[in-house]
Amino acid sequence: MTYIHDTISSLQHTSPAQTEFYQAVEDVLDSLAPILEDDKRYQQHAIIERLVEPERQIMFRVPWLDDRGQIQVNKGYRIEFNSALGPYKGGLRFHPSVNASIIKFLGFEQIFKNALTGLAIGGGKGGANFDPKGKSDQEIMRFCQSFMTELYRHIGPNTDVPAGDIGVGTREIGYLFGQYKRIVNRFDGVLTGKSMLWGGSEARKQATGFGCVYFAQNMLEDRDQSIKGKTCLVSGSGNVAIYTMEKLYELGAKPVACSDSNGTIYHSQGIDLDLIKDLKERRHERLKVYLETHTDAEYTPREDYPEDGHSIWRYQADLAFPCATQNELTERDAQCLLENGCSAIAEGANMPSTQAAVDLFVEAGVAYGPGKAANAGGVATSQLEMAQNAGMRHWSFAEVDQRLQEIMRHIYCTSRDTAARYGSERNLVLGANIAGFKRVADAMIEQGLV
Ligand SMILES: NC(=O)C1=CN([C@@H]2O[C@H](COP(=O)(O)OP(=O)(O)OC[C@H]3O[C@@H](n4cnc5c(N)ncnc54)[C@H](O)[C@@H]3O)[C@@H](O)[C@H]2O)C=CC1
Ligand SMILES: O=C(O)CCC(=O)C(=O)O
Repeated sequence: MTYIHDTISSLQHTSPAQTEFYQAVEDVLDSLAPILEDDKRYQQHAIIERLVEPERQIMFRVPWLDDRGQIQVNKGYRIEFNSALGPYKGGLRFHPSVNASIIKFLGFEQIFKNALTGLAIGGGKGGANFDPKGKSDQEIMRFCQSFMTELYRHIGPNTDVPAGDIGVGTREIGYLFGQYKRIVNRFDGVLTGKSMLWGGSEARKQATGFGCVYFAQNMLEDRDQSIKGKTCLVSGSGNVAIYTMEKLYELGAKPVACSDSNGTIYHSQGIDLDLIKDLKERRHERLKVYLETHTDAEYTPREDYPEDGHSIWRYQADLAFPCATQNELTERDAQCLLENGCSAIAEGANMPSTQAAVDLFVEAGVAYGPGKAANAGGVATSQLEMAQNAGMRHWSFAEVDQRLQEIMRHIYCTSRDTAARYGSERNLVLGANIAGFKRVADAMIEQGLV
């Protein structure tokens, strides 16, 4: 299709070497042919050309002092991608791999994800190539303060509301908020994922993982199956992976494997989630330490992974939940999952499957929930946090969880029904992309040429 080729060629010229960004754009454009054919207004209003260019890109120096008194410098980003539906909304990622391509792919995905929630939130993302691993609490605080000393002027509760992502949890949000408040002298809802002591929402910590399992539940129910009794693989062992495993246990399933960037644990008895929480949320330990408590578990270090894929997807299981990072599930991994009888994949991470892996899932007709639909529970609950802050209210855990379940059902049904309407029954990739695109594109048309 020429519009895909033309768009990617143009991006290669204007935004060179941003391969993850091109991948995310291609994934969306690949789905759009039926709606572009159906409604010529999108081409007349140059919606695609405008969508792929962020409204604003902020890049800045983040100087900070380490514990030895040495000055360190990192690069910070905030990409304010699209505000047609509401204030820019999306997390901050602190990881050494962060660059413009990674932040732009995440920001682009966020536009459609946020649109799918049905809530009033635009798309944005940010972060820095800062590695929190091995840093002291004081170093993390100094880094966050320096990061916010530039970021504060670009954000606001009705302008741009960042949150966490990889490497940014409640501790980092606390330091970022403290510095924001000190500079602007206002206590407002400018960040989400805040501590429960000072304006956070119940269930935000759990929301992405819980939401991902609710999404899987919806997919399975439509196929007369249930989560109960299923064996599951959950990659990662951070915020999303932990609360995916927690909800799976609550619904009677058994996660048997999880991972971190150094290796994979397989434990046929079922992953000991209390131990994982202790290792990852409190002690900030490597996953390998799990073996000190459970000698019957199996650990595969990253160096022993096959060249064409990852260890975790080679185990037999009914359901798979990629919850670590982008492109962590390759074509070969997808083949292994399908050969081993895996019947549903719900993505807690952003773009965890390569395009070839996605194509295999869609062709095989298994239940496949792409990240922008399946992991939208986190950002949706962030919007619930914004609503509580604006109304000076605090809702109970049960109330937020109930709303989260309704939102995940809405996202699932909208994606499913849109796929059917455009002639690709059960293709949730196409359904999610078209439904997200339509809401944003229609809003852009109504708001004129901006
Ligand atoms: N935190 C949130 O609310 C949301 C997060 N996401 C996505 O979920 C994914 C995970 O994010 P969080 O859990 O928040 O981050 P986190 O920082 O809490 O945890 C990330 C986990 O992934 C592991 N990891 C990183 N690279 C890996 C690799 N190559 N192989 C295996 N494990 C690896 C890390 O060791 C860590 O356990 C990311 O793709 C993020 O963008 C998506 C929606 C919302
Ligand atoms: O809660 C938020 O605002 C952002 C969550 C996020 O970064 C994501 O959905 O990928």
